[in-house]
Amino acid sequence: MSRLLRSAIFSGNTVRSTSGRTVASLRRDSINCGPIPRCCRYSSKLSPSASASASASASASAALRPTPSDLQASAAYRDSLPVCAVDKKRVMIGWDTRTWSRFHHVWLRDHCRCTKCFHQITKQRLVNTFEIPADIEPLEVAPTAEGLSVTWSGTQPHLSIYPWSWLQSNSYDPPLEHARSSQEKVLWGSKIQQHPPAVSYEEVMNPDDKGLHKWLLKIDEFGFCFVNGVPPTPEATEELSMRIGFIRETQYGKFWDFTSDLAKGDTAYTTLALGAHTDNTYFTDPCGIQLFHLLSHTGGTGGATLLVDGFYVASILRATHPSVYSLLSRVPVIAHAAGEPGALYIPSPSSGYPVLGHGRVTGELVQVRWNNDDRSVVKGVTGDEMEEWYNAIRVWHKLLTSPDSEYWVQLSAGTAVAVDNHRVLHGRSAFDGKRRMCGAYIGIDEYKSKLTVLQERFEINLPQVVQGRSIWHPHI
Ligand SMILES: C[N+](C)(C)CCCC[C@H](N)C(=O)O
Ligand SMILES: O=C(O)CCC(=O)C(=O)O
Repeated sequence: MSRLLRSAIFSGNTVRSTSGRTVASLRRDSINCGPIPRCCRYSSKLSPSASASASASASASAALRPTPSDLQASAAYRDSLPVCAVDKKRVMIGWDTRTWSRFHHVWLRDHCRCTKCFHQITKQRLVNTFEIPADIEPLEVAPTAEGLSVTWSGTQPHLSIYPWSWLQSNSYDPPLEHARSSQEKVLWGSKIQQHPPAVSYEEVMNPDDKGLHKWLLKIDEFGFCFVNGVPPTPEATEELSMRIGFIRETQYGKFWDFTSDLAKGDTAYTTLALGAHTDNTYFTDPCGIQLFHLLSHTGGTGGATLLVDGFYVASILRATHPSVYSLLSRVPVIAHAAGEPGALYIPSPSSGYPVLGHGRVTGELVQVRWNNDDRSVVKGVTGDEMEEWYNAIRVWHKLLTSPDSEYWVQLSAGTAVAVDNHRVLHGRSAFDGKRRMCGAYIGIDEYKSKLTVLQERFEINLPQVVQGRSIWHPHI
């Protein structure tokens, strides 16, 4: 009968306690088992594949379920810690009877964050990855209140301790849903006009950064957020923009203050209507945030602002036209900015990027790139696919321009809007008269970095903080 082990050496089909006593012989796929007490409040829901293997090992291990006296006897149970088992290549951690993670010894050694292996201030690796033996094995593995304790062999035994929450959020075999899943996104259509996200200029500018945190969380959640009570000046708007991060300078300048005078070679500097688009499709790295503040509009009408949630429209496209969704996720589109004599931008690689961009690991939609005016010659499509591609962008355009998707709002001096240019498309209606708009681009990395730092400050509480940052921050 197996026992819950504080630590065990798993060799072949035998599980031995660290004192070498054989405590059980198991089939490989039924490593240890039994009702493992939860060691902390984890939301360790398995990915589908992992839960399949977990249910296989759970049913196989049902026969090995320890008796209540075994449980009482187990130190792990008393300390309500995960249980661990070890084989020649990996450490297995049992979070509960259905949830196990497996970490390779070489991976664990490479991720030691003691003062010798990891620079506590710069958060950079010091251990020489390439001097770690490929067949490295631990001398001992033990669950402790602090985390998984591993003693490595070597001229000097080396002790590494890995916090349980860090191991859970970095579990790769299987990937576990992060203990702290990222904020849910709220997808919206035209009805957002009933209650659009907004914060006040005063709270955003407060040096305690709580208002800034609130603003960026709303942008992360909705893809845009208004700021009310902004002094109607370019100076105040520039200062507001820089609360997010340094301004991204482009061929249009740094902070822009523009009107319909073709001062720059782009239709934004005309009175023409602009259909729903994302900016910078001609850049390899389109800006993350675009901030707009209408300073004045005199002697004319029109110039209303259009916002469309690209993630919302993509979700409808995926449900109603899956083959179109797939085509727009696969076919690269080239774009250019060629209106300024001293500049001609196309992305790198020059084949461009698909309209719908997805995360390489999660496969989730992470970026919409669409500007039909800036689109260059269609090249990434075969002759057989060309008609299908035009049909695809017609379907996409129809959904983008549907009354259900479009949120029209007339901006006015005093109200700025920050837009996530990787998710929300913007545009405007044609206008006449004198219209003055100002704003700025902020890079996606600067925006995400600021949000991460604010979440680090206001939302998470991690161990071993050195100079304001935990060496176990989930992003490093
Ligand atoms: C924002 N500002 C007025 C400076 C320039 C606008 C450039 C718009 C360009 N067609 C694009 O889609 O990126
Ligand atoms: O003038 C406007 O309201 C928006 C212009 C625009 O779409 C842009 O600058 O990207």
